[in-house]
Amino acid sequence: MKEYFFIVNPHSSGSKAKRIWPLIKDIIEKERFTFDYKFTEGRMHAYNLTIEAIKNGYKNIIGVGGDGTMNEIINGIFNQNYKNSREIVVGIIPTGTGNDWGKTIGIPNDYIQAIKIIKEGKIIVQDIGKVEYYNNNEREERYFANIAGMFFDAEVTKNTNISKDKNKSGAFSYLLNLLTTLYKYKSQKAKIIIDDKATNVNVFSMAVGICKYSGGGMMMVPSAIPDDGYFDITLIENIPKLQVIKNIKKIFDGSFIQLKWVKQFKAKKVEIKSKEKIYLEVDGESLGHSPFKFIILKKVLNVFGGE
Ligand SMILES: Nc1ncnc2c1ncn2[C@@H]1O[C@H](COP(=O)(O)OP(=O)(O)OP(=O)(O)O)[C@@H](O)[C@H]1O
Repeated sequence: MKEYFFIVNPHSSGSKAKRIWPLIKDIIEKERFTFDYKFTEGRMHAYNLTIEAIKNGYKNIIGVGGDGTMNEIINGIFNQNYKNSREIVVGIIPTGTGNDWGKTIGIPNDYIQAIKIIKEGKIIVQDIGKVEYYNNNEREERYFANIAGMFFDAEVTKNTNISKDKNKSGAFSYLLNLLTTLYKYKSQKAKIIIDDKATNVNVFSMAVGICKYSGGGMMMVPSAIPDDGYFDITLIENIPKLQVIKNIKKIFDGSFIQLKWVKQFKAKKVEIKSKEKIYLEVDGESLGHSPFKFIILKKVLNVFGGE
């Protein structure tokens, strides 16, 4: 039995993974990893490959891709019954555009360093979020390891993903989409229930996080602790658009949380209801719409991590 199963998304970050996979393969062969690998062929293929790999007895599943590929792998792990999630270890070799999940848990963007982390074999255990949402009025569920974003955040992600499909990606594309989305966007009214405490708010943007970064290095949830059994929530109320532009730099170092429109919470469950449809992204993947129900699963995922 080979020790590792690599799932390679050749399409990640404008086909970067396709170009560098031969170099990665070369290093892992030299490092004497025993492994098998497969390329993903489209959306949710990493999910199916993960379930198949676990069924076939692999315990170490390594994603070579971006946050979207990692999210599909995680959903594979939590939607199979062959093994308990704590018997499996996930590894990340970031070849995506944002690679935001790994930033909180000590995974370097450099693939040589990322391979070293896997080889060293240090395991961290982190929480996982589960969100219930709707897609064309059908109820669906998705697990996430990093951040779920709604309102403005989800609109920007949706537009960035459309740009990615046209092969325009990168942090600059996210920033450009942020500005063009801002021009049209209006805050939306919603009822937010945080651990059974309900409030009606006019929301600009909201992030429910296990880890800290999204949008290609923006520290949207600065207080997140990946293994404390709590979501950290950043809620931005109806902020004037000029203030968003003025304070953009503060999103990168997390200092925007001091602005008067920003509130932070810690909670084990969150519910969001609204008259208008509010959109959702998790780990950078655009999904469906409100109403939403979030719950946290404490310390259920093993990751080869550097911290
Ligand atoms: N062979 C393929 N062709 C086209 N798309 C694919 C293929 N394999 C996987 N995908 C899809 O590519 C999408 C993007 O992948 P991923 O998120 O890993 O990279 P990224 O968007 O460049 O990085 P990040 O999410 O970190 O910004 C995912 O939704 C995935 O389902």
